[in-house]
Amino acid sequence: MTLHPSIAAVRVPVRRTLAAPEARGGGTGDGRGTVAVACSGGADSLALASATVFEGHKLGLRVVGVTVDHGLQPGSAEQADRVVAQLAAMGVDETLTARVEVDAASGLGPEAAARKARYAVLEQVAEHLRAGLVLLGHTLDDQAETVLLGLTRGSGGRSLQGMRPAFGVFARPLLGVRRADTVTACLVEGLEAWEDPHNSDPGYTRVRVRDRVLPVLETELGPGIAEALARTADQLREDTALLDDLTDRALAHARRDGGLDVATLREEPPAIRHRALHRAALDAGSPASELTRDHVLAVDQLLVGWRGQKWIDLPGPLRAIRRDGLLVVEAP
Ligand SMILES: Nc1ncnc2c1ncn2[C@@H]1O[C@H](COP(=O)(O)OP(=O)(O)OP(=O)(O)O)[C@@H](O)[C@H]1O
Repeated sequence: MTLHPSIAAVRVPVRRTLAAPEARGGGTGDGRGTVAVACSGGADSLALASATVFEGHKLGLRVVGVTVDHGLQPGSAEQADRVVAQLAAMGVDETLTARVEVDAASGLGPEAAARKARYAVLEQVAEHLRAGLVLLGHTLDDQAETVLLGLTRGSGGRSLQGMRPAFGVFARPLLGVRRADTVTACLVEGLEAWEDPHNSDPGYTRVRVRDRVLPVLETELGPGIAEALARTADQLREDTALLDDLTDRALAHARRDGGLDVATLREEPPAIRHRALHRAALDAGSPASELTRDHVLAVDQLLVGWRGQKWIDLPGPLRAIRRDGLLVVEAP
């Protein structure tokens, strides 16, 4: 019997992820490695969970399904119970519901606060289970949307590199898989996906990108646009890793007497110098959300094309000061 192409599209990258040595993690008492799969009940994570059970068991792994109840909407506990029942029916070895308190006073919006709480609790669950990996169901479409959203922020390569395929204990095996394939895989397997009402609320920029912007781009520029955006993110992630590395070295080289040596930093090409200045301001405590490229370029003027100005004000509030051949970022 041949496998349905959408099921194969989901299983192949999951198999690759689970075959990596880190999937085995600390292991359980019976010597099996454990992998956790974070499941919201949406098509992406249901298809992921099903593929993880199939491929994980073939590899001798214990598969634990985890759903997080943020308690934000009425009926969230029942929704979590439904997901647990679906996971159990798929044949996971264990299911867990993690209930989290979303910090409404954190200053983050409710979505961002829920996300922060979710990642924190998933990390704790991974530790508790001694799981090698926690799988997340983000798809290629999520990646394309993230890149477009990054583009609108205009903050360069860093915001265009999209989501990382792996970080800490987390892995996103479906970043190369179209969302439509996860929907079809669920239909073929008889899995009933739940659609988060937020996912169709045009009040969210991401929803407008998904429902209005990407379809227009696909019609006008060709059906490969989402893949092209995701590929761009992959390339930029590589480039950014290299630039970060060069920036680390430039900073290490320039550091002396509690500041950065102006003459040494001036030798660096603009891409590295600007990154180094951005990093120096962040390290001194300038908030990332307020520190702009204009701030960085203004500080750069203290190094290159200097006209005797002594300092630049930065968010924090902080000052970048040129003093005795050194650049120092400190509170005024
Ligand atoms: N309530 C939840 N319980 C368990 N896992 C979840 C939950 N919500 C999301 N996830 C995991 O995160 C993946 C992405 O979900 P979604 O796109 O809804 O996240 P998001 O709200 O955009 O936040 P982020 O992309 O930062 O995770 C899902 O496929 C699933 O693996």
